[in-house]
Amino acid sequence: MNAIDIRNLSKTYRTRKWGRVDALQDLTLSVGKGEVFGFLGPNGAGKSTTIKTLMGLISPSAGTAQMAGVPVGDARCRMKVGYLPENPAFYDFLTAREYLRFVAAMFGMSPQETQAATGKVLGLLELEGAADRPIRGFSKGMVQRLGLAQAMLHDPEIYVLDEPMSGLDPLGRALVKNIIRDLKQQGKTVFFSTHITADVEVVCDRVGVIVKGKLQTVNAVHELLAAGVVGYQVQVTGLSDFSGEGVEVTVRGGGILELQVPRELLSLTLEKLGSRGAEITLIEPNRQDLESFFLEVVAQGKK
Ligand SMILES: Nc1ncnc2c1ncn2[C@@H]1O[C@H](COP(=O)(O)OP(=O)(O)OP(=O)(O)O)[C@@H](O)[C@H]1O
Repeated sequence: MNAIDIRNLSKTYRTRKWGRVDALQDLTLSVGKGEVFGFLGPNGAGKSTTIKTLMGLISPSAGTAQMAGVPVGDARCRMKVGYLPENPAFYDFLTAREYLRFVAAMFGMSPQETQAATGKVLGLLELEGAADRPIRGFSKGMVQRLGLAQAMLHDPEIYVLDEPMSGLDPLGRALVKNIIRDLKQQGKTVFFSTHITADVEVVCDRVGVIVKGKLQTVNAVHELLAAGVVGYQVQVTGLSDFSGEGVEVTVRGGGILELQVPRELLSLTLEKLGSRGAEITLIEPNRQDLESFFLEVVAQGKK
């Protein structure tokens, strides 16, 4: 059984002012148990609409979705899922600890479970120092971290996170990425939306790109990265010079020659270097990052 199963989901918003907005069109997508899935798309692509539908906060115009085998919108489904909304807003007269106690009560946790889980998530999200301060005095990044803390509190199987890295400084982003990696190690499923490819590159198993409400592609991140190898940087010692068609050569200090070798010329160049007695000290791929892939897919999707 998949952790998340979305079948032919569509959502049309109807407003007096704007008329009809087809925010989501025939989305079909599955996320396996234990998988980290990045849902990547530009602003207005339909990411939050998908996530709100998964959380039962809006009803689809057509199609169905299940999480952990339970139809979305069913309370049993909500029990199995940790949800971080796009712009978390809490009862800000409460302290962080009081708010987490309230969330724990909603999930029917015992006082012992609540105390242990609250301490744990406050520690993980580095909020212990602020735990007894009212949320109204929290910075944007602290509110975002509290949002993730409340999503983790009941130790769910599945996480649905709407832009979990948004509003965080580099330290906060690193913290959240580490938490997502840890969740994966524990066998949890994470589905998160983002428009930042670097976030996908380091934590996701697969990525789906959505543009204008339509899913464009779904790919394994490691395959995209492997396909994105455009050439290699090769460093050698023991040669004062080297020339080869298509190969750029730079002389570095310490008797090192650095070669930029196109992907298709690597074997031939290594053979030539070997036959001239060079010692190869480094071979590193030059990758096209996910950003270029994303921009290409978005450009195609907007046509
Ligand atoms: N309540 C609503 N009423 C009318 N249109 C809406 C509503 N909510 C979203 N939309 C429209 O639906 C489309 C998809 O919006 P959605 O918020 O799902 O995109 P998103 O990918 O999450 O964008 P972002 O990255 O900017 O958060 C947009 O055109 C948006 O303007």
